[in-house]
Amino acid sequence: MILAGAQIVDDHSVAYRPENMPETVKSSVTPAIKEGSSSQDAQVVAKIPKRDLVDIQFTNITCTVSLGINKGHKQILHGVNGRLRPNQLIAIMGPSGAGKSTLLDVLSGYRITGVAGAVFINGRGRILKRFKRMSCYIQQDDRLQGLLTVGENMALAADLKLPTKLDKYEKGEVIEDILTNLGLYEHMNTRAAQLSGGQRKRLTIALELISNPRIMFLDEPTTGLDSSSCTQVVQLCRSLAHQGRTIVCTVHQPSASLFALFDHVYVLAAGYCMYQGTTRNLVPYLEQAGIPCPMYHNPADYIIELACGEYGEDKIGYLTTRAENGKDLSWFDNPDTIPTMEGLRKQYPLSVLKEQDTGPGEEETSQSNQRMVLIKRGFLKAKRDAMLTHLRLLVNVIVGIMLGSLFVKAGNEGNRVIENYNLLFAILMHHMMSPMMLTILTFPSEMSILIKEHFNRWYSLGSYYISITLVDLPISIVSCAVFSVIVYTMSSQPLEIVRFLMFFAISLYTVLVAQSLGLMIGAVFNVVNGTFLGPTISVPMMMFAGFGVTLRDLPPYLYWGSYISYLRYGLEGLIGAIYGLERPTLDCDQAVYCHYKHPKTFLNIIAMSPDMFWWDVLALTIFVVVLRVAAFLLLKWKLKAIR
Ligand SMILES: Nc1ncnc2c1ncn2[C@@H]1O[C@H](COP(=O)(O)OP(=O)(O)OP(=O)(O)O)[C@@H](O)[C@H]1O
Repeated sequence: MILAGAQIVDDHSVAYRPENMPETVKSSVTPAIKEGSSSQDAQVVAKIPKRDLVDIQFTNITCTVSLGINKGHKQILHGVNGRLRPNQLIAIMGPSGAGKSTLLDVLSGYRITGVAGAVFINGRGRILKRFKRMSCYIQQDDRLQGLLTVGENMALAADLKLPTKLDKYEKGEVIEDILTNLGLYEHMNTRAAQLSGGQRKRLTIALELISNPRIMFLDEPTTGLDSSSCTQVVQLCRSLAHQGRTIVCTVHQPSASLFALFDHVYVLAAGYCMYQGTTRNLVPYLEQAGIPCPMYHNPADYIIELACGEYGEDKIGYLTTRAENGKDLSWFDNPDTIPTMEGLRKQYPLSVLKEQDTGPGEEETSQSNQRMVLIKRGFLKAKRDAMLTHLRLLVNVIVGIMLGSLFVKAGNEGNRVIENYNLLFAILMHHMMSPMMLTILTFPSEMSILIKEHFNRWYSLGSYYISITLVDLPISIVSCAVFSVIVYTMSSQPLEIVRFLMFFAISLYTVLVAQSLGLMIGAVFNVVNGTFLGPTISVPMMMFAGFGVTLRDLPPYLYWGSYISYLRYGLEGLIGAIYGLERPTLDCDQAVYCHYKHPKTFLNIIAMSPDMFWWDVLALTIFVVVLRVAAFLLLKWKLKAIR
């Protein structure tokens, strides 16, 4: 990788100096507005999407959530209004539960259910698809690929977010520029999981800066950071804002020095706007309202105390009325110069918008490029997570040897047919449980990253889904093949290549079906619910497979169950592979009565036909396809439902 040359340095040796940021960042982090760059730089810059400054106005925003069936609704935002100007770092402040995150969700377009009101971008009604091209949303928790280094995270993001016509050197230039200016260049080779909280936050910002968004929404970027990291992050946001961005952050209760770094504040109390204006104007505003901030009191603390109702609930209503619930712009700097909606429309004519509307797709690069990059990322992660990859192989080797030892030579002996039948069922159990549980346990942690990256237009859900399917396939095939060879030979199943391939095919199909089921559960449920649900729904699958109660003995009213149990087709397929194909008589100890000398006797007793192999393959194929499609649709639904 072109960026791999940086040295791994001590995590604490940050070269980042906030006081230098305005100068050092200059326009390099914002290539589209770079001035005086070299002609080579200019070529790179020319290929990066250019963005206009963005002026946001929102009017009468309400947000209502359902509290559940028969539990009614709760209104979180009550017709709030506001204006978010470019070149500003804006803090949305308020006590816990005031609706800060909800307002940020609404403004970023992340939350759409239960939302009413209007958002205008440069004087025109917001079109979400276009708006998402110019904005990004960084949620509170850092959703990074912890196994990958800073450089790898950046390089993969650049491959997904920058035009494919840029070569790796040009992309590398953009990445170097961003990392240098965010004080992360020295940590290029540090894995994201090993970064400090502040560095992780900066990396999250760096990843989004690649596409040069004009509006950045950050939900509580300072939470969990010490005061020096808080200052670094807010300083960074301030620098980025002053390069021509609109940056909106939610903050809890900033210290006086941190508060002073924000240009504007928007104060919420119980879903109403109590103040909107510059940070400096907050004290005069309170003074004019007759509730002056006491001397030596941090104004940020005081307004939060007021918003909490500590000086009386009536103050909230009073200040809301004075602020006209966000309509009053008189506390902005030079309020008379704030352009009207009409003025903005003239300033940003539709013809300019047309030029900026790049391509018909939702994402920056093509689907095939997204798939390629995601597959590359998936393999890199599998390589890094060597423990899990090795563990999967090891488990298959160990379980294979254990089953092989327990049922040694059971496959060829007439008086051990029932034992062999038990072995085949145990094999299916293994192929069902381990891939399903692994997926149920690992997928939910991937979900949060998927939600962030998909919302920020890194890739489509289809590309993501195809890539995770393809990345897992080789390791599943190898694990299954290793297991099959061990167990097949140790238990002395017939040494015929066709039978082995049939055995392996059914085993692999069972793994794929179980994985798909795991994906369906993992896509919808969290780890706790998923780990409960997975094994629970496996029990009826086993019941209806024909093990314990043969298919013939199933009560007629429950027979339908055998059609929906994929284990039934798996078991039938394995039986077909081992005892079908006109298998000759089995070895028998002459001294003992050998009831199952002829395989047909056994097949007759368990009511399974050896000729059903291809039907079983077809049924398992249908299961794989249907469950994979269902998992995809559930994932799609989940991504919509959380919004
Ligand atoms: N989906 C939901 N269902 C029910 N209540 C919700 C939902 N989302 C938010 N709320 C409620 O709405 C209120 C505002 O939530 P929000 O997360 O926006 O507050 P906040 O100001 O960001 O708080 P904090 O600073 O603690 O994160 C809270 O009382 C919260 O419990």
